[in-house]
Amino acid sequence: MDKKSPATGKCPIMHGGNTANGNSNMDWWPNNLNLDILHQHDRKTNPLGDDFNYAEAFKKLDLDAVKNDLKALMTQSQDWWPADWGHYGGLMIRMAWHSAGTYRIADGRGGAGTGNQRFAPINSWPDNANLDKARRLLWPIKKKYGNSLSWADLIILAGNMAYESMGFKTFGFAGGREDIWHPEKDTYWGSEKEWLAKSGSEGSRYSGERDLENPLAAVMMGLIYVNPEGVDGNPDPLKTAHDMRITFARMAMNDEETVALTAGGHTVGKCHGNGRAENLGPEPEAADVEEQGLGWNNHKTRGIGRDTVTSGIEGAWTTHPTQWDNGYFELLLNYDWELKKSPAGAWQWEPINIKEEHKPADVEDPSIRHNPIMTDADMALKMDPEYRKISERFYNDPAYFDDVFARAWFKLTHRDLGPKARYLGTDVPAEDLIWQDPVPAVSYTLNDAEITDIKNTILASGLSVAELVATAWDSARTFRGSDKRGGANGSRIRLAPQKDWEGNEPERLQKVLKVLEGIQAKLAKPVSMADLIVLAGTAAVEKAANDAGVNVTVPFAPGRGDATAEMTDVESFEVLEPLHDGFRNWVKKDYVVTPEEMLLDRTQLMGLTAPEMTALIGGMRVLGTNHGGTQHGIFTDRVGVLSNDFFVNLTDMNYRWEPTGKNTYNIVERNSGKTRWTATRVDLVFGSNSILRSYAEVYAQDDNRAKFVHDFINAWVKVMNADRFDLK
Ligand code: HEM
Repeated sequence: MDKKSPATGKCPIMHGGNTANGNSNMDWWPNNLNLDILHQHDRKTNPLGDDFNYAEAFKKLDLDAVKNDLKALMTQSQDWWPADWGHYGGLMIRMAWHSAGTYRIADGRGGAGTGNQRFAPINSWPDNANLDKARRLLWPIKKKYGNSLSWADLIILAGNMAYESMGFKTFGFAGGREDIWHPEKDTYWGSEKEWLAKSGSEGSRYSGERDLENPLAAVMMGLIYVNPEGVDGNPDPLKTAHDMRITFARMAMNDEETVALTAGGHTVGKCHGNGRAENLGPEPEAADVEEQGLGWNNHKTRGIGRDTVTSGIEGAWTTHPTQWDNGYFELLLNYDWELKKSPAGAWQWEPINIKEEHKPADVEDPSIRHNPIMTDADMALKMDPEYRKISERFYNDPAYFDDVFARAWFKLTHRDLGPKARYLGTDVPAEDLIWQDPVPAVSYTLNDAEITDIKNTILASGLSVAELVATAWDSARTFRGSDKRGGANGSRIRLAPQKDWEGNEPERLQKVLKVLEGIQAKLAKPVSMADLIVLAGTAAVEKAANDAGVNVTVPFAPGRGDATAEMTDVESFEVLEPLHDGFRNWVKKDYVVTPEEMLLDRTQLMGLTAPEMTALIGGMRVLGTNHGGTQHGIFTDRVGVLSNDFFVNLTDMNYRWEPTGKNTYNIVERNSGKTRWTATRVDLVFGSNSILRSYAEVYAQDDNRAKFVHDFINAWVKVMNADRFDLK
């Protein structure tokens, strides 16, 4: 227990609620499923309540007024945190970049989309030092515009306005980032036990020949990307270039974008290290209450203005750090640089024999001039042969540099917002960009009679319930709520690379697509394949429900478009490939996976709750959608009927479970010793985990047979429409 919470634990009389962490079930049984990741961000933690609709609120925002206020703020220096050279631009851009820069393509998590920079651990990462001040400077604007401008949007807009107020024309801005109210529970930031632990330390993210653990996209715990002083603090620009290439690629940035971003970022602002890091107080999350949420406060020496310590590196990159210009490449490429130590003791590169007029001024006194600096990452842009070529091109063609940087900055700050359908506001660029995974709009509508007709045609086509459900499921399951990519819209399951993924059972997929294409060709209206694939699954679910004696119409909303190969960045889709799927009871060949991953990761990314996950599993099993037709996990004699048999048989003590392999079991009748069905470990989790068993029991009850069918259908519709932002 720490000294700041005297009221809990030790007192012999007072024993209140369990207000501190430390004795949770996860501490006693760390290998248990962490179902908590499915129950975050619920209404109980949201002060704006259920009825609040951010998109509606944002529409009322006067975006031009906010932009003007932000531009004015940039040059209104506050005594409590003075602006360098009277301009907050550098600080605001670093805040925006660090909010977006946590994004990684492997799982789509991180990024600027949620305002998570306000919460631990990110608010207290060493790399985010003093960004608490940047957010606090924005508070008057946040307060003024209130609920119609989220912190997440404000942070990115502040970065854009910082650039605009320094003379750079940005590519555009889209709102639509809804704030969260507590930190994410599902995002894995690494296993190290210490901030900035070097590679090879306990829990290191590195193995082999500097192989960075997936999905991580930063080299150290508490950094956004690479170590500015060099790999593990040892300057060597070529080694740093290697780390940059990998970490930037992990957020889908190529070499050209990497050079543009780093150079464009460091064209303005400065590094702060003119003092002793030991004088800084604790980070925000550990600071005392009187610090009021701020951290890294220096109560020993001056510690602001020219005496600020942030990274420990000291100095600006360019001669005019509050102006957008070509000064970064001018100094980087035209001078030789040598290693020096900053006043705070950090490694930095300084120019040899620099002309006096090329030196940037002191942040407080224009009559004093200092050496510019480069971090090891900046030096990588000069020393790495590929980066160097790009740097020279940018130096020689500033207009080209401006264009590449504008696009890369827009991509950096908007990529995790998802498809264009989610963009809000008047500054959205008209141009479609390939990383937005564009999907063309459709112009037809379908009435109920037309939908029923198509469903009947599909059901009469000879395809089985399992084939139809599996195809619709596979087309929708790629959706991930993290960066809103994937999903059934666009019917990219017809295209490379998805059509060839092992998890999509290419043979079965082609068979189903061919039949559906035949049906499509005969329809009076130009119905998209994306709609037909979902409608086919929907028709099959409806039939299965009716066969179980529950008469329902499964809701279906047409309107999905078909993307083309030209609209699809094949490489960027590779990260969406499922390697396992608990619902389809399948693991890619040679892939090792725990039941936790099989169930929870995809469930969380698809935005489902634990009860929804349970209902879906129960349905997928009896509908016979197990991968490749394997019978594992189908504990019913009525395959294709949406019964609750999975739960009834799972909870029936007349059966016992006999291991037959590492993750496979026979379901044996206790009395006769006869094997009735086969199961996998994922199936058994629903009977063994105490929480999931409590849900399985609900669905096994006789009085809940119809409830099960309805719950399955609700969850199914949610998955099928997860990417329909046009409906939301
Ligand atoms: C290779 C990756 C990068 C590294 C290692 C790096 C490192 C650093 C360091 C050490 C600082 C000094 C922080 C301080 O002491 O105040 C800094 C500041 C800054 N960085 Fe980066 N950076 C990188 C990429 C970027 C990118 C991609 C951008 C934006 C597009 C950017 C924008 C900035 C800005 C504007 C500042 C100035 C902050 C201020 O004036 O207060 N950086 N960076």
